[in-house]
Amino acid sequence: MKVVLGPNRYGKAETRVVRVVRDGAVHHIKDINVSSALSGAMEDVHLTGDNAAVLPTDTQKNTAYAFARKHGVGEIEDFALLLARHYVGSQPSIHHARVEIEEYFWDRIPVSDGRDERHSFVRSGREVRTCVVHHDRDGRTTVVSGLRDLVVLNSTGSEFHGYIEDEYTTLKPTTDRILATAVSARWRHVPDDSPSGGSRDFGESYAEVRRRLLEAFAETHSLSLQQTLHAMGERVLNARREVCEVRMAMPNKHHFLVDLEPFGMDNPNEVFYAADRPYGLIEGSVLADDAPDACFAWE
Ligand SMILES: O=c1[nH]c(=O)c2[nH]c(=O)[nH]c2[nH]1
Repeated sequence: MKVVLGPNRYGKAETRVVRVVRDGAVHHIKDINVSSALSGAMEDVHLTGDNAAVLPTDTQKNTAYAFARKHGVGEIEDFALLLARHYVGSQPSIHHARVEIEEYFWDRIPVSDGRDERHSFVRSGREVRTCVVHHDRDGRTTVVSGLRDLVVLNSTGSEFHGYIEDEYTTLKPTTDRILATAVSARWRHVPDDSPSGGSRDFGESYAEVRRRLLEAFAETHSLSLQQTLHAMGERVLNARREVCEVRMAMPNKHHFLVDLEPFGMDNPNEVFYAADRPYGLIEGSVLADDAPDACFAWE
């Protein structure tokens, strides 16, 4: 039997970069977590221990910091593109770069005179924004944006019935339940040169996709979380031409009605026990029928 080298990549995971922009006394915070993974002519480092083709992961960490200083950190997709193009463009041994970034939001702390404090922040309870960018030496580039931990709840407008009932089924059908989930969504941007064109303003695109996801969650009378998930993805595709595919994962955060009868009380859908596990996990994707090939976007 002959053993051959399989697919491989290497990089620095989770470089935490906090960039402060000082606009006079008013400060702005960008808080990101950068992971880079490089691949290419890496046979020797694996097979013989010759490191000549290797840009150290320590250098990748330093590059993230240096680029934050040199170029600033704007939209995370733009920063990821900058890094990915740099790695592939500057080192012949590096044929492919994957850069993943998470962004954590900070809100300004309001102070007692009603103004926002200019240099004090509280970590936001909002979702985490994400992106994954790939770039290779043939000039192919893919951008997937996303979010996770977008926690949402409908206190009515959700039913679940008509499902299979076998000898193990105990679930009671319901026409009025709480529907709650933590949305993880990722969406693939059409390539820059695609005929359907679209926004390259990743900030605006993110805000609009997030808005459509939330609107669809709120406005869909749900017969299942699967149906809600599909409606959310569909809403994004219909509204945003720069997006050609949406993939989502949504845990069903079950809320069970508490039995208050032992205490002589009724419970007309008012008091719930929020279970944390196990949870249903609903996953799905939607894509435009003319979506271009995904290439390595989801890798
Ligand atoms: O929206 C739902 N989808 C399911 O597939 C499912 N299964 C279940 O037990 N509860 C629910 N709810």
